[in-house]
Order: sequence, then structure tokens, then C-alpha cells
Amino acid sequence: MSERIRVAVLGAAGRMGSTVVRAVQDAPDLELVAAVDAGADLAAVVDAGAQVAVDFTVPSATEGNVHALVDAGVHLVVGTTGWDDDSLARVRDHLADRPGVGVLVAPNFALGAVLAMAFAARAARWFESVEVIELHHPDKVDAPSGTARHTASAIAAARAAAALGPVPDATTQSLDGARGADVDGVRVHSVRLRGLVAHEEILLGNAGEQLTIRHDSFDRVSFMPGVLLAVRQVGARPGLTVGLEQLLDLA
Ligand SMILES: NC(=O)C1=CN([C@@H]2O[C@H](COP(=O)(O)OP(=O)(O)OC[C@H]3O[C@@H](n4cnc5c(N)ncnc54)[C@H](OP(=O)(O)O)[C@@H]3O)[C@@H](O)[C@H]2O)C=CC1
Ligand SMILES: O=C(O)C1=N[C@H](C(=O)O)C[C@H](O)C1
Repeated sequence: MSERIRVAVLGAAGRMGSTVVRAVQDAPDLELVAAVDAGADLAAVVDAGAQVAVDFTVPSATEGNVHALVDAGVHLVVGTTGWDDDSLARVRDHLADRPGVGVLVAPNFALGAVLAMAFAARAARWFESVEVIELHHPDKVDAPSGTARHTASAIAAARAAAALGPVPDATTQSLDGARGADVDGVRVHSVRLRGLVAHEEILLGNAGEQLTIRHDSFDRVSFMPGVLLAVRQVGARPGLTVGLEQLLDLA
């Protein structure tokens, strides 16, 4: 067998990080060389000889982790949310000075969620109305979810490309928040409920019909095939890759 890929996990004690630790340990072609959490020195990742680091930490820490490890020549697979155009641009610029290093940032590694986003973007041009509902466990710190933001942005881009106007909405009076968040002109609603893991519904409406696209992650193992695929491929993809769809022939 060829050499195993040496992998570090950041946020290793968290809900996702601990699941990634088990998945890496169970994969015959991967070797877990470091598992670090809040307060730990990232030098441990470099000292352990990690080739790829997987980051499932917190929005306030993830960009700093990425820049520090890119400097050290470590490839990164990033699932943590909180990324926007500006922070992604800073990573893209940094990678221009570090040829050969790859960073993949994806808001969702579940194959079904990536497909749901792709289907929604494909359908968007044919519907007058669209709203996104994301539903998560109540320990989640950010809203709307990274997945919902990515979904809404892709829908908005598809609507713009098809020269569709604004989504119809006659609301002139409402309590703050009643119509959800506005992501590029698409309304996004966030539900937090004990018992849930990660779920998303995209509602598309025309006169007399509705298309509902729904994805459910019932368990965090649902994210693991996508994370492992990214770990295996990121070293061969220098520069910044955004979205698992880039690896699935869906982009
Ligand atoms: N892309 C995807 O497919 C998915 C993405 N996510 C995203 O992943 C992130 C993590 O989610 P989840 O696992 O549920 O969250 P958790 O809070 O369970 O885990 C986060 C972990 O990161 C640790 N941490 C905080 N700061 C640092 C740091 N600077 N360096 C290393 N570790 C740190 C935390 O430690 P402590 O608690 O001590 O602060 C905690 O153990 C979120 O942004 C979430 O939205 C989640 C699921 C799927
Ligand atoms: O915090 C979570 O749990 C999840 N976070 C990601 C997001 O914000 O989109 C991915 C998934 O929805 C689970």
C-alpha cells in the first residue's frame, strides 16, 4: 500500500471533530497524527508532520488557523462556518504566495446536502418565489447556517442570470425577524430545536404549484464521506476550492 496521508484534526473534542477523528482512524489510507482543541498550540500539527489538517472549530478561530497552517505548508479541509467573500479572498491571496498548498472550504460535506443545493440552484430560474428554511440543534452558535447562506447565494445567482426580478412579497408591516434574514434577496429562516441535527428545506413556488427540496442529516456520520473525499483530494488541488460540489462534478 502507498504511504498513508498524515492528518491532523482541529476542534477534535467537538461534535464534528470527534466524529472526524474516528473516521480518520477507521480509514486504512489515513493516519491521525494530531488531534488539537481550543487553547492548543498549532505547532503540534506541524511537529507531528501533518500533511492535511481538518478544521471543525468555531467561526472566530477558523481563518486564523488556516493562515497559520498555510504558512507551514499544510493543506486544509475546512468545514467551520463563518466564511464570507472577504475572508475567502484573503485565503486566496495568501495561497498565491504558497504554490502547491491547497485549501478546501465547504459549508456542508453531506452528499445529499450538496445535491440539494445543486438541485435548488438548477430549479431556481423556473420559479417566481423561493424561501430557504434551515433547522438545527440548539447548540449551534451561528444563524443562518453556512449551508443556507450558500444555498441562498446560489439561488440568487441563478435568478440573476435568468433576469428574474425580486421575489414577490407584499409585506409592509412586520415584527423584526418575522420574514427571516435576507441573503442576496432570498429569505432564510432558522429553526433551533432539541432533537434535530442538520436539516434544510428549499421551497420554490409558482401559481398553483410548489416544489420542496429537503435534506436531513440525522447523524454526523453523514458528513464523513465528503470530509474523507476532501482529505484525499485537497493535496492535488493547489489554491482555494470552495464547496464540495467542485469534487463531485456538480459545479
Ligand atoms: N461543513 C460541514 O459539513 C459541517 C460544518 N459544521 C460546522 O463546524 C463547526 C463546528 O461544529 P460543531 O462540531 O458542532 O461545534 P462544537 O462546538 O461541538 O466543536 C467545536 C470545537 O472546536 C474547539 N475550538 C474552539 N476554538 C478552537 C481553536 N482555536 N482551535 C482548535 N479548536 C478550537 C471547541 O473547543 P471548546 O468547546 O473548548 O471551545 C470545540 O471542541 C461549526 O462552524 C459548524 O457550523 C458542522 C457540521 C457539518
Ligand atoms: O452546526 C452544524 O451542526 C452544521 N453546520 C453547518 C452549517 O452551518 O451549514 C453544516 C450543517 O448544516 C451542520
